[in-house]
Amino acid sequence: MIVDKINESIIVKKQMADDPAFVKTVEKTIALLVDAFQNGHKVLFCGNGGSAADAQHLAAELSGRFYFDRPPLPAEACHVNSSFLTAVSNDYSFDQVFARYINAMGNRGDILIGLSTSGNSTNVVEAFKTAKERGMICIGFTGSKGGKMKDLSDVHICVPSDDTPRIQESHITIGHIICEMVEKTLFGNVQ
Ligand SMILES: O=C(CO)[C@@H](O)[C@H](O)[C@H](O)[C@H](O)COP(=O)(O)O
Ligand SMILES: [Zn+2]
Repeated sequence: MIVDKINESIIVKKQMADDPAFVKTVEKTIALLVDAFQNGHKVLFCGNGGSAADAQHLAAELSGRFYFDRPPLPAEACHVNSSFLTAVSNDYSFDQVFARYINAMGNRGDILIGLSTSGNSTNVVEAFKTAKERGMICIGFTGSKGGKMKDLSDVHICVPSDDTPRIQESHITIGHIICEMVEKTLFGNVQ
C-alpha cells in the first residue's frame, strides 16, 4: 500500500516530465512571472484546503526567499488574513472571498495563480472571473479534468491525475520548479 502510493506519485510526475507540451506550459508560466515582476506587477495565489497551504507556501518562496539572498518579490495568498476571510464569508459568502480580495488587490498585468484539483472550487472560479475583468493573467493549476477553470485559464497547468493528493503533490513540485526558475532568471547573478 505505502509503496503503491509512492509509485503512483512518481508515475504522475514521470508523465509530466515526458510530455513536452506540459513542460512548455510550465516554461510559459515562468516567462509570464518573470515578465510580471520585471514590470512591477505582483503574483497572487488562491486555493482551498491543501491547495491553500500550497498557495501560501509558494507565495512565501517568492516574497521571502528561496535558494539565495535577493530582493523580495511581491506575492501573497488571498486567504492569509483570517479576519478578512471570516468577515467576507460571514457578511457576503465564502464563494466571494477570493474575488473580493482580487477586487481589493489585483491590478491590470498582475497574475493570479489558482490551485484546485477539481478545477471547480467556486471561490477560485469566481476569483478567476474577477481577475479577468480586472485585466489580470490567470494561471490555473488543476487535475486532469480541469473543470470550470480550464476555460478561464490563460495558462492551464493540468496534472494528469484524478486523485486529489497525487494532484496536489505534483502542484507543489511544479510550483517549486517555477519559483526556483523565476528566482534564478531574475537574480541568478546576485549570489
Ligand atoms: O488537502 C486536501 C486533500 O489532499 C483537502 O484539504 C482538499 O484540498 C480540500 O478538500 C479542497 O476543498 C478541495 O478543493 P479543490 O482541490 O477541488 O479545489
Ligand atoms: Zn491534503
